[in-house]
Amino acid sequence: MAFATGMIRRAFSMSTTNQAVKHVTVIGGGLMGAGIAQVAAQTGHNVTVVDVSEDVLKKSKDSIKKSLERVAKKQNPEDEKARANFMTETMSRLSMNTNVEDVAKSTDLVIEAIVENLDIKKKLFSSIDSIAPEHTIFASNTSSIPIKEIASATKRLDRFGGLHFFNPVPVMKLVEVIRTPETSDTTFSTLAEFGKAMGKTTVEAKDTPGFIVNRLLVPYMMEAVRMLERGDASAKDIDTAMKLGAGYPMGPIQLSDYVGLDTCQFIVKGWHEKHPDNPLFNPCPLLDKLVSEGKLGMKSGEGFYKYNKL
Ligand SMILES: CCCCCCCC(=O)CC(=O)SCCNC(=O)CCNC(=O)[C@H](O)C(C)(C)COP(=O)(O)OP(=O)(O)OC[C@H]1O[C@@H](n2cnc3c(N)ncnc32)[C@H](O)[C@@H]1OP(=O)(O)O
Ligand SMILES: NC(=O)C1=CN([C@@H]2O[C@H](COP(=O)(O)OP(=O)(O)OC[C@H]3O[C@@H](n4cnc5c(N)ncnc54)[C@H](O)[C@@H]3O)[C@@H](O)[C@H]2O)C=CC1
Repeated sequence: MAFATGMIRRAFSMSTTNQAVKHVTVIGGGLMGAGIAQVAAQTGHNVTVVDVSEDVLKKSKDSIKKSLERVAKKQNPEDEKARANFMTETMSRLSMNTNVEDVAKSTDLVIEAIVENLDIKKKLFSSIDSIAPEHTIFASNTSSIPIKEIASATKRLDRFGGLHFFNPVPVMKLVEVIRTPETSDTTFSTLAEFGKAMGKTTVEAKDTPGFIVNRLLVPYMMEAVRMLERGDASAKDIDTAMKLGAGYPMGPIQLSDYVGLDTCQFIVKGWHEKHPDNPLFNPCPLLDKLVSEGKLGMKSGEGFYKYNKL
């Protein structure tokens, strides 16, 4: 089989060294799940995406296809055949399913990327714990919930860890690999190897609030929303200031819309409840108001800014 670019060849050879994980189940086909599934398939893994309805899965597949076309165009701007091969190869490794129990019966790694809610995540993992094979590793892509609390819904504490990806997954080069005190060395190294096989740089993080990146990023983003709430500066000026004055690719207000305001709200609410004395985690009424109005950011067409519907 001839692969058109060095990049695809490299991605393939990386995956063949990662014997432990051949089939990946990504639960949640939203913003993050779609990105994780795309990159896993791109790097030679067989992937099944699970979500609650056929309709959501169709949207997820369409968004993966669109993003893959961008990657293909970048890799092979001049070679239409290579682009077509890349698309066919990658899409052939990807399947969609609404029945999580069926998929969990035969998979090496489950990556959960559903709504940021502890009870819902626990319910999900508890429903597949007795179905999944012994060797299967469970991982959560949670932004803010302790991995240990999610893992407590299962009997495989040694085969449970965190794999925290960043949005947009096809572009962001980092994966945080999180271990709880119970995560075994084998599980940790399998997760780290898998992250590398996906072409990412991995860092090891303890199971502390926000791990590394979000512990620093969330207070920064919420301070920006509070600044806007006080009327100290406009959204546009805050964003321009941080882009041009601090070299960030996106300002904090735009980034909140990009991440999803419901996800931001869940994070801040959860941390405030657990750490009420920490003013960095205080709720933001403006954020709550937008979410209650269904303004969830880019994904809903409006947040702090308005967007053309995708
Ligand atoms: C309240 C607390 C809340 C905390 C929430 C925490 C959430 C988490 O748990 C953790 C997170 O993910 S935090 C978010 C981390 N992400 C960021 O900070 C993204 C910041 N933005 C960027 O990097 C660029 O604006 C970005 C890359 C997005 C876009 O770049 P540009 O503005 O330059 O736009 P483009 O020129 O369109 O893109 C640049 C290159 O990237 C390629 N690309 C973009 N999106 C893609 C996608 N979805 N799929 C495939 N490729 C994609 C694009 O093709 C382009 O490539 P080149 O042509 O080679 O430059
Ligand atoms: N949005 C972001 O920038 C980042 C989010 N995360 C985390 O990733 C997770 C997912 O976030 P997003 O992709 O942004 O959310 P999203 O809202 O875009 O997608 C969540 C998906 O999960 C599905 N879902 C909900 N309950 C389900 C269940 N029981 N079984 C199967 N599917 C179910 C929904 O239908 C939806 O398609 C969250 O834990 C979030 O904190 C992590 C890194 C970055």
